Amino acid sequence: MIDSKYFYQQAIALAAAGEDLYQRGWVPATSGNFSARLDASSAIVTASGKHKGRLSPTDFIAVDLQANPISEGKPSAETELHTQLYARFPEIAAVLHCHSPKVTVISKAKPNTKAIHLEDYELLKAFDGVDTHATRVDIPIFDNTQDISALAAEVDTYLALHPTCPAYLIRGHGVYCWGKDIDSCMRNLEALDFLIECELELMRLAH
Ligand SMILES: CSCCC(=O)C(=O)COP(=O)(O)O
Ligand SMILES: [Zn+2]
Repeated sequence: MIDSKYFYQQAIALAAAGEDLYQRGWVPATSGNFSARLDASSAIVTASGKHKGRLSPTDFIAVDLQANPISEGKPSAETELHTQLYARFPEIAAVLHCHSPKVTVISKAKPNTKAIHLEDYELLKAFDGVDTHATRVDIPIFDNTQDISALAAEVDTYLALHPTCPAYLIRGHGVYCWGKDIDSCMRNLEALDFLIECELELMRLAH
């Protein structure tokens, strides 16, 4: 049974996040998708093909954690990439996927690289569970594919071995980021964008 009041509250909060992300230029041209957990076995996710900066509560679909819709409408084509995170990490309650320019550029700038190593940055402490700059956080990069189930399986294998990973990139596509609630997820995403900007600047200076 779907708690329609909670559905509505979470949809409003995700729509506000979408407006913010669109203003930043991180979800251009209907790209990106967002979700929030409803309970232990369901979540809401954006409907496929919507403009993510102008969402209303009717642009969200409830899905189970196997990515099957349990309310009317067509959920995001990438729903499985959201539900797999809720299934793997019971403590998370929000997932944001963006096509931000910096993450897209860095994923293509290093074509044979499987992960970005973020090390010795104070802002690493923005990620849940990190309490010192003197650490390394790896952000894996998966090759893009239109086979979302295959990608979900690849991501799941990685996350089983790296449970503290806060986000991943899809090459030439974008970023998936998660958190214990929508605000935490936004903070993680903002921190990641800053850290990737630093890495891109370091790459420029090295040339
Ligand atoms: C026009 S962006 C191509 C699809 C995509 O990568 C995306 O994030 C949006 O897909 P959705 O089905 O969630 O609208
Ligand atoms: Zn996408």
